[in-house]
Amino acid sequence: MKKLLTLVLITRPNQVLLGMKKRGFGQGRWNGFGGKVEKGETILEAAKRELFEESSLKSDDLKEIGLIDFEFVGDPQILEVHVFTTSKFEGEPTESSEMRPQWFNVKDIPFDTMWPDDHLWFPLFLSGTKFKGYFLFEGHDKILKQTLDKVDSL
Ligand SMILES: CCc1c(NC)nc(N)nc1N1CCCCC1
Repeated sequence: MKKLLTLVLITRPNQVLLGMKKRGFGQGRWNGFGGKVEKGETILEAAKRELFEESSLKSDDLKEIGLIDFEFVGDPQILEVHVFTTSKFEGEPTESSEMRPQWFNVKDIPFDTMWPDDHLWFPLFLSGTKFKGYFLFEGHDKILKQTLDKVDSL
């Protein structure tokens, strides 16, 4: 049983926009903007919606660059995360109930306060390399198994 999720990474020269998750799943960690794909919307529509809801930014230029399956020991639900990025957006990053946005220099990305998988695939995202990944987590901090492959198409 797969649950579809989105993750959007907004960039500007030498910087990435991350949000501090204020509550719920991933609370206390910096991450891109995203969440569930609802019934009746496409994955791309969901990515745009979550980006706007969580950061107030709008983009018609989201490009899918990654596909990651996450499994958690003891949970039969596989999370299928579709990762998008763009450097073309409108609006000002604004704090929401979910997220507190902040720009980070690429060399100062706070991997220690992000999900443990991020430092593994961020270099691919930052170099514009499309990728497919699988991470088996035990709890929210330990990766038991992983695969990460560069792909030509998703
Ligand atoms: C699946 C959990 C997850 C994760 N690892 C476990 N790593 C990152 N960077 N983002 C995640 N999502 C992004 C979609 C919305 C939920 C949280």
